[in-house]
Amino acid sequence: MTDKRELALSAPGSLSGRIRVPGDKSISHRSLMFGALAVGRTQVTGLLTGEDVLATASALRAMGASIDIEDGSALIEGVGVGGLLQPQDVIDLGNSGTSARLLMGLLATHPLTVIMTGDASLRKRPMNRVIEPLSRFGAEFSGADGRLPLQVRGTDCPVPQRYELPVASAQVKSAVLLAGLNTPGRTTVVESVATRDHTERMLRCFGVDVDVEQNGDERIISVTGHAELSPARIDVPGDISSAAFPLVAALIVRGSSVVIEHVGLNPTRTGLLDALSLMGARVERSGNAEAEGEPAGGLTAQHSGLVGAVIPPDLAPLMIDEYPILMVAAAVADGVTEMRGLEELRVKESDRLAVMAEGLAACGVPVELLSDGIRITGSGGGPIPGGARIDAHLDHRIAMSFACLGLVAREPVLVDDASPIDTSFPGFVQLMRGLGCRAASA
Ligand SMILES: O=C(O)C1=C[C@@H](OP(=O)(O)O)[C@@H](O)[C@H](O)C1
Ligand SMILES: C=C(OP(=O)(O)O)C(=O)O
Repeated sequence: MTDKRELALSAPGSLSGRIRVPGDKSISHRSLMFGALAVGRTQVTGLLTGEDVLATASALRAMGASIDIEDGSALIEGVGVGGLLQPQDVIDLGNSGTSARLLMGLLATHPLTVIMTGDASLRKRPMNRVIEPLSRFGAEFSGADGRLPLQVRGTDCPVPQRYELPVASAQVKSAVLLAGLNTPGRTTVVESVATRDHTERMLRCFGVDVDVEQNGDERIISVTGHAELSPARIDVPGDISSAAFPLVAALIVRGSSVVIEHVGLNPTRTGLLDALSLMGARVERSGNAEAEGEPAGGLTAQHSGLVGAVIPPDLAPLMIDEYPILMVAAAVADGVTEMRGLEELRVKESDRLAVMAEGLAACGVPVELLSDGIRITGSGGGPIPGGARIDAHLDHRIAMSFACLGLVAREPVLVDDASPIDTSFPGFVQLMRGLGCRAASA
């Protein structure tokens, strides 16, 4: 990551414009990983070139794949399932949980020994959630306390698994399915609540037979190894998790109207739109959410008199990364907004529940931190006091959320370090300036 940079955003007037946001991070990681496992040349357009995705690219190159990235496009020459090579050095995944956990899945069933590490944030995050199922395939892991740095020793005679997810996590689901690709027989993951399904959708684009059975609320997902992946052409839509920031900015700054084009609208990712609609947000979407592959469309957001709401906990897996910015919307709504079922927020790049509660309180927003959620009393549309310096804790979403809170604050909200934003949203400050924000950075 680059050197620390402070950031404060303000809005001298309304925000307006027609924009695109960078490519979806989850889809970008997977396009590189699956391209690296295919035999032949995969072409990706719209790739996110944020630091997290570049960390995945470097790791895959170190294991033999050829990946050329230029202007948001990637050309990948894959090595085939089973063809990953022994890297010569430690693999550093920077700030990226998705890279670490999905690559552990791949490595678990390749007979390689790899040491993985990451930055101070990633080294705090729990890896036991993938170590546990991947050990059942026969892989061995050593490291302190289930955290990075750790050594992965993949197995050369993996045993296929049926695994019931104990936590709603697309990263765990994907790690197990990826381990299954180089395992003879059928590997099955059972999820009791749906999580983002980019892995299932994209494996099909690479010609893998992915079987998905719906049994009541359960989704039962199976792959058969040893799978052969054929190269594919992947167009990555804009990231709805990034679009969330200019979208909420438009909703909270008076007189604003912003159009965001070509955003991913996969129904397993659009929980934020449902939550905002409960709060009275004026957001229109266009495009077909049921389309094959990855559905995409446009979003138009207009300043809205938001009202407090109880956000149903079952939206959590469908918008897990969007809670920090939803909390910003709640800070200016009329009345109380309650969000629960958010235990997973505590194990992201930071403890997002605690960090948001502390930062909102420092900005004069009345908050009550709950063990699994938060209650926020909004200003009823008027400005919040602000006047605080926020520790972003190496967390891009915390940095962007408080930068957006500054748009509706009487006194500046200064984010101590905006550099983590480049992990998922390179060009964020420039894009917000283009909409009419003023940015003070140092
Ligand atoms: O699979 C993915 O690409 C992701 C899954 C989510 O994590 P969990 O699986 O831990 O919920 C999300 O928070 C992360 O930003 C990306
Ligand atoms: C949690 C996130 O990503 P990751 O788990 O890949 O670090 C995120 O982008 O908000």
